[in-house]
Amino acid sequence: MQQGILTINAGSSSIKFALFPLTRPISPEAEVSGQIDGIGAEVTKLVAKNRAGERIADQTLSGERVNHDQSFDAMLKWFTASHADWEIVAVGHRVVHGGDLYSQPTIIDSQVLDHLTSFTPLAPLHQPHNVAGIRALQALLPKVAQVACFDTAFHRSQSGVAQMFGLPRWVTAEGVKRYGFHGLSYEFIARALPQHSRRAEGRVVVAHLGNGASMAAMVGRKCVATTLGFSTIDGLVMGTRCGALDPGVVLHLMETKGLSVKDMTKMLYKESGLLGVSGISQDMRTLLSSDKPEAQEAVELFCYRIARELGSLAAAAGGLDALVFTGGIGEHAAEVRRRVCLQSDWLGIRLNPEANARHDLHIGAGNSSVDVLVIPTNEEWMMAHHAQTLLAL
Ligand SMILES: Nc1ncnc2c1ncn2[C@@H]1O[C@H](COP(=O)(O)OP(=O)(O)O)[C@@H](O)[C@H]1O
Ligand SMILES: CC(=O)OP(=O)(O)O
Ligand SMILES: [Mg+2]
Repeated sequence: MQQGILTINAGSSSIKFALFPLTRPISPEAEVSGQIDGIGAEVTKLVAKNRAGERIADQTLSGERVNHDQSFDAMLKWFTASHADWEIVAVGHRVVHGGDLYSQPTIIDSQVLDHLTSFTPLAPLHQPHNVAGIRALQALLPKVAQVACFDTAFHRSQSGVAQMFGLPRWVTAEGVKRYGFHGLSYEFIARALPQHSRRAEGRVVVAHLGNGASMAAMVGRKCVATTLGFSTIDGLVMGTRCGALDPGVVLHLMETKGLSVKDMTKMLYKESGLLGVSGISQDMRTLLSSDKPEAQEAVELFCYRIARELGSLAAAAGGLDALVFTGGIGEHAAEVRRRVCLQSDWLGIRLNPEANARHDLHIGAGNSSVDVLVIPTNEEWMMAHHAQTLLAL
């Protein structure tokens, strides 16, 4: 029997999983990786690929508007049937919120699970699914250690001021502050960067541009500022989330349109961002290939907000030595990178257009005063690595 570490990344509409053979160190390529997509939508699909990138699963789940529990069931059923000859020795879970309590990967016991459950109000669209994933895996593999890896952990190095809102002190004391997310992705990039840039220890901004998107500034590979704040809707315009918003807008809509907290939550998390602005899609590929003015405007706003935040993060870091693009859009959308870099030429950023079109690792021109890189992120590997290290496997 082969031994392996399983990783689970349960998001608001998808569950990603990967299996890494237990080797020292863990190899970056998973034996199998896959996801269930479109949870709660009209069509929910399970897809998986093997190490060679070949599709080994492509199925539509039966039932109407399949929920998270049904998706976990389907995923675990498929996984156990197709990988019966594997012994799972640890499970790593991406947990979006670690609150003030957790700044390191942590072995999950009943007390930890109670704490994680209590953070649900801090991340209502992510945390319940993370907790459900832990419970599902505990039920399937009761003897196997489960490790929580926190999205917020990487950002705990921010100064007190960087984490503070201009709100009354008692509100801050209750934990209403800027936590930051996508920490596993940033941590992966921070680890990988020295292999690729001599400026890794300097002032670096990483743009994690996926369906959820954020940016973080690092100095000495430690976070000093980030665009996501208290919740997962701050900062950049995302697939369906609005990004930074004047709080007066929320008050105005509630007052004049009679919208409830539930209505506002739906609008800000699910109906805004690229989808809301374009009225067409949350998918960057669809928008880039559309000639509709609304689609163009959504892409323009997306890039404009990144360029604006880049200036702000460079200010927080005291300058800029390197800029890294990652995440589905950051890794694959050359046009988005081109626009962001063009708007940021005042920072000394110059792009090599051919290298950018090829999605090369180094896409900066020879005369760029900033290193510009594209580094594929690997949150799954980061979790497997944490589980191995913490459990001394
Ligand atoms: N070739 C591509 N060109 C442009 N955008 C892409 C490409 N491939 C993926 N994307 C975009 O990446 C986004 C999803 O990123 P990803 O990091 O996978 O998201 P998630 O937050 O779900 O992990 C989508 O908006 C998708 O359109
Ligand atoms: C925290 C967050 O936005 O996560 P995701 O990008 O997975 O939705
Ligand atoms: Mg993601």
